[in-house]
Amino acid sequence: MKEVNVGICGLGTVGGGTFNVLTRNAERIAGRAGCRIRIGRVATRTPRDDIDLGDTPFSTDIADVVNDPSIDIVVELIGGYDTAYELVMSAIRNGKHVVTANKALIAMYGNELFEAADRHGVNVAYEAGVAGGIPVIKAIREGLSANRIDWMAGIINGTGNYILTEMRAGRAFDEVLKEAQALGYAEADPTFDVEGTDAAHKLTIMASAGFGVPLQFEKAYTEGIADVTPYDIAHAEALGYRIKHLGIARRRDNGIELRVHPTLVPKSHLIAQVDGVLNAVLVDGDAVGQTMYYGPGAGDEATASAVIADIVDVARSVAAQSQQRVPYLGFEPDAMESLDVLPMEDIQSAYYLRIHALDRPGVLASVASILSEHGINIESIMQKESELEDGRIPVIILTHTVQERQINRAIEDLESLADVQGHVIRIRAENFS
Ligand SMILES: NC(=O)C1=CN([C@@H]2O[C@H](COP(=O)(O)OP(=O)(O)OC[C@H]3O[C@@H](n4cnc5c(N)ncnc54)[C@H](O)[C@@H]3O)[C@@H](O)[C@H]2O)C=CC1
Ligand SMILES: N[C@@H](CC=O)C(=O)O
Ligand code: NA
Repeated sequence: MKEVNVGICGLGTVGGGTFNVLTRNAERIAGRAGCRIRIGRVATRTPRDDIDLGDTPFSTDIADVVNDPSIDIVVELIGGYDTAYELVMSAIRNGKHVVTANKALIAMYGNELFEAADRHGVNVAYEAGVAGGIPVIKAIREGLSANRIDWMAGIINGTGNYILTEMRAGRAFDEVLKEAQALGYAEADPTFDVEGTDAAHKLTIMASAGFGVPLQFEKAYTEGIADVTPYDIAHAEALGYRIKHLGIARRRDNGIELRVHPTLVPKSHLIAQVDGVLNAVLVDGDAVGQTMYYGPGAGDEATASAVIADIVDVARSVAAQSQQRVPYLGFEPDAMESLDVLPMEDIQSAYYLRIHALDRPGVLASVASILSEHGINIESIMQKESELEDGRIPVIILTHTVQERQINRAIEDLESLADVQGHVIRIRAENFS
């Protein structure tokens, strides 16, 4: 049987998982790939004594992988932008295919890397970078290729979802984050998870593969989970909603929405039931309607599953002697569109508002009248008499879908009311219609 030689760079959570699964399931994988996937070399800065590398050549210098003429596929699992960029570019220049789990790298430099890969007749595959083990890139690029994709929404950061889930059970943010780090879910810099950067990387890639637009990470709107309080989690629940950290990409006539932020979702929707490190991506296609992809978004062997699926894909194309079976972003270059990312003021969403109002007659009427002046309809409103404190009562409102610009103006007017104290808390809400 023909052999394809892979070189693994980075033997951390994902690298270790990839080595173990490739070794354990070697026969099964060979049966699917039509060739034997041989681990020709492993390079990592920090050796691991819990993994038996057998007689696999090992070094601490990733250049040894890229410069090894016997390696067909470089598997980049070191993470980060700079060294990973150099590694992937050198691999491409050396005529090697690349499989990576590095969504930061693809979101930031994918356009450039794909172009270089095309010039050198090699492939760059990145399934593990989006929603970890869930084969969502395969679904979008291949399974849904008949559709015009109108929107996608997903829980695409396992660490963030793990934190929000545990907070709902009353646990403290910092303690849960530490646990997610210990479990290997978090990024090397966990602010990427908490501040939404990692989700924005993934959303950028999904949107490009779904809509056929170039990667434009720098235009994604990103809001993290650090300001989500147990109070708002509880009150959203009382309204029949759950707060999830979503990445949302929506095709509009004049551009695309590309945004990551905490979002209220109906508790009855499947996506509200996605807890812990699990991810879920909802994709709306004009022919198929809504489909949802659900599974582990992080973790060693779960992510390795996607890394190895890409290795098999590339190995099959090597065997078929074609450069790439599927275009990088699922569309041929001349079919790509140049849709702009819309400013946040132009997005449409429903909103949860929490207002702290003085307990005076007529306050609710003034609040409702300001919302009405801005053309905002109220879905529900709650005044928490039981939470009267220092003469202030929280008023919780859920609006119908409006433009963000309308909410911003309404919030300005609400905050200028003498009876409203402090800032109005605003969380976007979605009904997925
Ligand atoms: N941990 C997870 O569940 C997931 C991670 N990813 C992505 O996979 C990639 C790897 O993540 P993890 O395995 O979690 O990271 P990690 O920190 O556990 O492992 C990174 C490995 O790369 C090695 N390394 C880093 N820089 C190096 C260098 N310059 N030279 C040689 N070795 C170097 C480290 O020694 C370590 O073994 C990242 O891009 C991450 O975003 C993607 C999906 C899920
Ligand atoms: N840190 C990421 C890892 C997978 O991409 C996450 O928590 O989702
Ligand atoms: Na994936």
